[in-house]
Amino acid sequence: MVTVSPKKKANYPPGPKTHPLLGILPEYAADPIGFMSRSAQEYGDIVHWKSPTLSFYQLNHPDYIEELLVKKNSLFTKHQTFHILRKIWGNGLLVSDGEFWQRQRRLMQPAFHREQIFAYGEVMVDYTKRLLKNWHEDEIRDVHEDMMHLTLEIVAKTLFGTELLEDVTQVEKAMQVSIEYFEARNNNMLLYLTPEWLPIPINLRFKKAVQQFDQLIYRIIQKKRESGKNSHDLLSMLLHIQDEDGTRMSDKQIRDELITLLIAGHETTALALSWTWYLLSQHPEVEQKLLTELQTVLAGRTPTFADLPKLIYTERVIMEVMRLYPPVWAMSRQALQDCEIAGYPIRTGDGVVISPWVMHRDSRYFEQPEVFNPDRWANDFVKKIPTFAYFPFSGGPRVCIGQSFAKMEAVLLLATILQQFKLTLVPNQEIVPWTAFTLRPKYGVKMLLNQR
Ligand code: HEM
Repeated sequence: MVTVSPKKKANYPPGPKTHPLLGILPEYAADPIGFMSRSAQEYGDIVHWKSPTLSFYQLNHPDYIEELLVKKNSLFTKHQTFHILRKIWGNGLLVSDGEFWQRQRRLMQPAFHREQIFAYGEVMVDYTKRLLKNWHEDEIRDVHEDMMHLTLEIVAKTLFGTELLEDVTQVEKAMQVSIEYFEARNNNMLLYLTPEWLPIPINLRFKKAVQQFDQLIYRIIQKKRESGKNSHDLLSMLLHIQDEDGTRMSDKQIRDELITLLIAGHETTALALSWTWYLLSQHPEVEQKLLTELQTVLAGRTPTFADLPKLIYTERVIMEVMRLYPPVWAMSRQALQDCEIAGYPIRTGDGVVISPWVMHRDSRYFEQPEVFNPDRWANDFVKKIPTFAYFPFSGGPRVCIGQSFAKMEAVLLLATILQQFKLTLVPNQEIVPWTAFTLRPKYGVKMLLNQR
């Protein structure tokens, strides 16, 4: 728990002039990524801004981001704005802290080891082929919706050994409600100041979404327990784990971890793929190069994990997509004690925010940063830039646990789908990034399908 220390005369870095009562909220809420990009351009590597009740430092230099995520990681916790999500995620890995987080991370890590995730490759490809059976010639589909469905089913099958079947729609609805709730509470002044217990429609909708999630997850846990089988997936492992003193993880804690993995483990990868379909449709020369690689390496067969080292250009495409459209477009932390970042004093309770969107478009590290160019990643380019100039999966001890899972999934799904279908963007639709908790295409991505 963070308690705010008394105000001292502060030495603030530069920052935008703000409304005396509302702080930066009106400007931020109108266009969060525009606001953060302008702040970086106008005020430099560290910027200070205030919302009505919060004080934030925005870091726009890889060294300062490293200071936050690696060197001084233990002095910070996830920011309190994140804690709205605690209502749904409970105390799962993404929001838990301290020794408790350390223990949970240690327990879950084996499910994400390279050897283990290789075994998931087959499920990933099989489920993709199942989806493609429902795609038809000349059909128009919202591929963003399809990617969300597919990655959700994959995470449930690989990590919990569960077929979601008709529950997929329920999970998606509950997720939509919670993301809208998070976005609305953080960006709408009136809601921001409204107590969460007030029985207004948005609060009631959110409460119902949490209940629906709970019912589903407890049902999954119950079924697995009744089956009595140790099927070597993460859920079985969590059910069987015992501490040295013989205690087991409570159902509530297992619920929190499952819900976290279900949410964190599907939407982000789905977004990487949705933005891939969009960018490929705008860059036929990249699509052609990709097809040539797939033809050379796979010659029409479906990919396996063994093909991954040879799908070099495919991997570069995914990296470049996540540079321009990082699914997690910003991350925030809160100081647990007085400290310093970039030579500036940070007080207990202050917020620090970093944005892959802003860093990934910084011309100091990326030539022509607005251009979609997967070839920029050739010749080990990633080793030539500072580590935190490109950080779609964050870094330091809180780095994404599903990084290898996600990279493999994105490459396998892209290679499987692209070999079978050509996707053409339906004209006259707006493709706009929506900075909800993640970076979503606001109105989806409608594509025309043609068999190859
Ligand atoms: C392209 C896909 C993905 C991206 C871009 C992504 C990005 C991230 C980022 C940036 C964080 C750190 C958040 C912060 O520090 O505030 C994170 C954490 C996390 N991610 Fe991912 N992620 C992806 C896929 C996955 C997958 C597939 C899983 C699980 C199957 C997963 C599970 C998690 C979990 C549990 C955490 C919390 C880790 C901790 O704090 O110990 N993610 N992810």
